[in-house]
Amino acid sequence: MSGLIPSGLNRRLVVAALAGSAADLAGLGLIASAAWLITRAAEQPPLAALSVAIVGVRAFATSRGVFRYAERLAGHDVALRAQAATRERLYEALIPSGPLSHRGADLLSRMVDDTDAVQDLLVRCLLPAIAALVTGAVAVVIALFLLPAAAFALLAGLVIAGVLLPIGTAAASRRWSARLAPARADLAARVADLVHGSADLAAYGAKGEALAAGMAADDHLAALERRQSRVSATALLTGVLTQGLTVVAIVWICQATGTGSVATAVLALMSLVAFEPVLPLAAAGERLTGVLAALRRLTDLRSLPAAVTEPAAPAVTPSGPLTIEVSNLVVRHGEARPALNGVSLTLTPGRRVAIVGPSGAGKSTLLSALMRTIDYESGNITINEVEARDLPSETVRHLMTGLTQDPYVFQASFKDNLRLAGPEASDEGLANAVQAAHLDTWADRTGWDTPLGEDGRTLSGGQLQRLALARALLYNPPVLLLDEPAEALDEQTAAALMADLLDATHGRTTLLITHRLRGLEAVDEILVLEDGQITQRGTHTDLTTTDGYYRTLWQSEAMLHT
Ligand SMILES: Nc1ncnc2c1ncn2[C@@H]1O[C@H](COP(=O)(O)OP(=O)(O)OP(=O)(O)O)[C@@H](O)[C@H]1O
Repeated sequence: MSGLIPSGLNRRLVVAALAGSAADLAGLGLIASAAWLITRAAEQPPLAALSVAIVGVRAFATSRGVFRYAERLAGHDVALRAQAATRERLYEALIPSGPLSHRGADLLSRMVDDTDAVQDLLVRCLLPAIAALVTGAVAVVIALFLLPAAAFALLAGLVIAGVLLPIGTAAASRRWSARLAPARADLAARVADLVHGSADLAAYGAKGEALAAGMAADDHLAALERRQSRVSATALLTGVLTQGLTVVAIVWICQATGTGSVATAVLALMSLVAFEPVLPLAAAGERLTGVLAALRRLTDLRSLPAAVTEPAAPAVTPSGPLTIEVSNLVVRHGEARPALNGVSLTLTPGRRVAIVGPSGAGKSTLLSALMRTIDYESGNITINEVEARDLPSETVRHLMTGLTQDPYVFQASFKDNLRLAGPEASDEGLANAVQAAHLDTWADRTGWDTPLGEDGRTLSGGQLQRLALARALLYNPPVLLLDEPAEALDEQTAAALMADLLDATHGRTTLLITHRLRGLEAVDEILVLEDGQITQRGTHTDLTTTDGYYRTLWQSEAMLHT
């Protein structure tokens, strides 16, 4: 877990801890000097005898507010800086581990909720604990000077409220977390189903049942939370009772030992105030379990292995028209059998190559290997004879990139979604890309600054793919990679998109992955990938006149269109 809180913040942390301790000590001083002043004044001494105490009361009262303000300022400053730095480190650690879309929801919660834990650790646990420790220690030392027996009573009370009670609440919280976490996860999953699956639930009349299950999960969680809050309330009550009983015990000790009224008042009121920073530690102990679990999850996330090995001494980036040579490429996902087993192909400048094949054949894996989001086990990928492994993965993606299988639409305007691929692009550049992707009529009608909504829900499937294509064209990489651009589109929309896409990529070095064969007459070479191996290669005419996967698929597509 070490390293989650950046070391550069140590000085700010010390300032916050000092300010917090000073505020609590000023509170202690205020009550102690006020108690002394009131009881002493009752003895009607000369005014000069009270002047120091009067000044003390004023000074403590004023400085307490100032220190509290400084503590809030410094504490939140350091906590927010630590949280931001943790998030930044997390992003940096995640980039080398490749695309993480398969654990999107979990990752999102770690990014948001778990990094909040850093703030909680500092503001709600660490800084209050330091202030409580300093204030408690000072109060016990003062009491030692006044009446050692009272000091021991105070120490015992503070240890119960500040050490034993937080240990107890932390242990109880661990037990409750084990019961609450699955109940929360169950409710979250049911709410997600209700939100994302509302159309299907309504279509099949299953809404009532799903709602009832969601409400039952909600009731179960609420019942558990009620029981947990009873435990928290009991802890709070125990703390307050300890505070009260300690003060009563101190007063009793003072009377039993014949201590004067001034010292008794000072001891009793100072002890009462010494508990103020200590009592919140029970709640901090409860929170600490969740905070530590969140920090552990962040640490796990930070130690994800890198998806690809970056070169220690990168080669010179190839320039000019690029030729990509893939030879005997073997790629494996984990321990499984190879997803690509000896694939070879050549992409020469200006040529378009299409890859077709059944689902699971390894087409997307090939694109991932080319974009260096996954490492290859053996074989070679060279770019103008430079091995892709010898270039930083980011450089490879500058040279070869494009349309991914599941393009993401950001919650921003249409224009900003495009600018992702060309922050510096002129309006004319944007317009050209949009026109080439045949989205210009829609964009002009809907408005370039129209927000596209969460995950592009305001776009149809075809418009989404065209937006992704416009992005790829705007980025204009030397080698354009397109993964299933017409996937999940109806026949008519897919045919129109493929026609426009082939039109827009004319003369560009392109590798196109597709399930549909219509329009592939236009590409220079077609490779059939089956079970991780190239089983056929040639032009559309070659492959439709030879027995095999391509011809069979072509014939079944032709039957569908007649
Ligand atoms: N992240 C992964 N972890 C483990 N196995 C994977 C992973 N990604 C893909 N695979 C496996 O590798 C094989 C090739 O998958 P890939 O996605 O490359 O196929 P594809 O031809 O693109 O399929 P589709 O056309 O359905 O997208 C499949 O058996 C798949 O289950």
